[in-house]
Amino acid sequence: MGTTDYEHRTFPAADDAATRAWLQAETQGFHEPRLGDKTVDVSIANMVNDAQQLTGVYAVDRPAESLGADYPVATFASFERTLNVGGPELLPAHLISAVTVRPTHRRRGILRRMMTDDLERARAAGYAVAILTVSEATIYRRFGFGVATWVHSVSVATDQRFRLLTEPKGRCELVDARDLQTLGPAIFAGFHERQIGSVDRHARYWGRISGVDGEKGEPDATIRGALHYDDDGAIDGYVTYKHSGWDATPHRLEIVDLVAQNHDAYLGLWQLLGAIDLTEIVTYAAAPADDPLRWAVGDWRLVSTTSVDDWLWLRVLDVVAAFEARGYVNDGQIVFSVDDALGHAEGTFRLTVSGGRASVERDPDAAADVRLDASVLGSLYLGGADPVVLAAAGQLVELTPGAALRLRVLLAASGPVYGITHF
Ligand SMILES: CC(=O)SCCNC(=O)CCNC(=O)[C@H](O)C(C)(C)COP(=O)(O)OP(=O)(O)OC[C@H]1O[C@@H](n2cnc3c(N)ncnc32)[C@H](O)[C@@H]1OP(=O)(O)O
Repeated sequence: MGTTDYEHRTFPAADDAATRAWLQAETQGFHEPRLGDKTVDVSIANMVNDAQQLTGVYAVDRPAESLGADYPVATFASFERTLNVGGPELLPAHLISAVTVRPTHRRRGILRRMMTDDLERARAAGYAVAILTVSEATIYRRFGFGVATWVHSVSVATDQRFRLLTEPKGRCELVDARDLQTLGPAIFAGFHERQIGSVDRHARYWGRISGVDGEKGEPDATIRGALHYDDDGAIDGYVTYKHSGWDATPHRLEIVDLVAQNHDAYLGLWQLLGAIDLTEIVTYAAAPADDPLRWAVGDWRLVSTTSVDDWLWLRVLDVVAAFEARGYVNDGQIVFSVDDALGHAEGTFRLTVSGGRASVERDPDAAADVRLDASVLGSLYLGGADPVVLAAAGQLVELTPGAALRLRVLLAASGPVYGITHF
């Protein structure tokens, strides 16, 4: 069966039969249990809230016994959220999610067709970048996506050795975690507007992190919550967490979500977690790579990194718009040449930065200082990945000596590049 035996349909998420069937197919693609009616209702309300555009791919010829004609063999969703690129404005980004292809139809080019069509629509709609978070790190590079932010999974020993060297300002208080469904978005907004690499969250987050709509579609009563208040009594952070149960030793807490608008809130919430009795370890799967906690505790060895995980993958669709939107801390000029199999970022570009703002022009006749693939450009865009390291990895070719170092200076971000939104 070739790709011509499929019908590709793109439609807005709605409370209708097509969206219900699409959702069940997507759920199956990620090996999750078939959804009950209530969970489907909640999921569809969230997808409608996000204004998600869904693509379903339908087999034209199929055996009578196979899943129904309205049940797609492949799913793909896209929607808009802002990305903090360190510039004066949050950048509207094209988010891609829910990519699945049924095992009996895989490796026939269905993903390639869905992705290339979607990126063309996104470019035509004026998006400067497309972003996604991935199940496997082997799939999306070929489509021009590169790892742009990453996180550490940490295990923090919170036994009697745990103490902070400096007392953070403010205070913490336990709350009913379910209240975070309504309190969370405003606290997150304060984080999002300050944090380079942050992606605004989609609707599903608030039910999940508060336990109102748990991972399995039922309320998750194990989730607990706490708020951090600044010295003026304003809420500037929260954490939700759960206990691993008495059978797992050593006893541990797992952070479900931690959002801090400033360093005092971050360390204050950790101070609270470290003070919870009857637990010896706190785990967090989305800690910043440059974690201030490691420096804040009296014993460096309390914080163990168990893995370093790619988080946001970014694809530049419009080089001029993307690089003029981001922030800069150093002035300078460089010419870079991009190879892009899909064409969107292909070309030679002159980047000139003055006073924190950039102008970018396409200049086919200019002699490039560096040459790189579109996926590498995606990794460099936010300023998280280091051009010098990428040159050492053979992923960026220096055409003038020292150009990678010049690019590092020019693309340096004003702070750590990090995000805590998965989609
Ligand atoms: C943003 C997200 O939603 S991430 C979630 C991704 N989805 C999943 O992990 C669910 C399980 N996997 C799947 O549903 C499918 O296997 C998919 C979506 C990953 C791939 O779909 P397919 O239709 O088989 O991909 P398609 O045939 O278009 O392959 C395109 C290219 O990607 C390659 N490819 C596809 N899947 C993988 C993979 N898992 N690892 C490495 N390469 C892959 C193909 O070999 C092909 O390579 P080529 O460009 O050299 O020809």
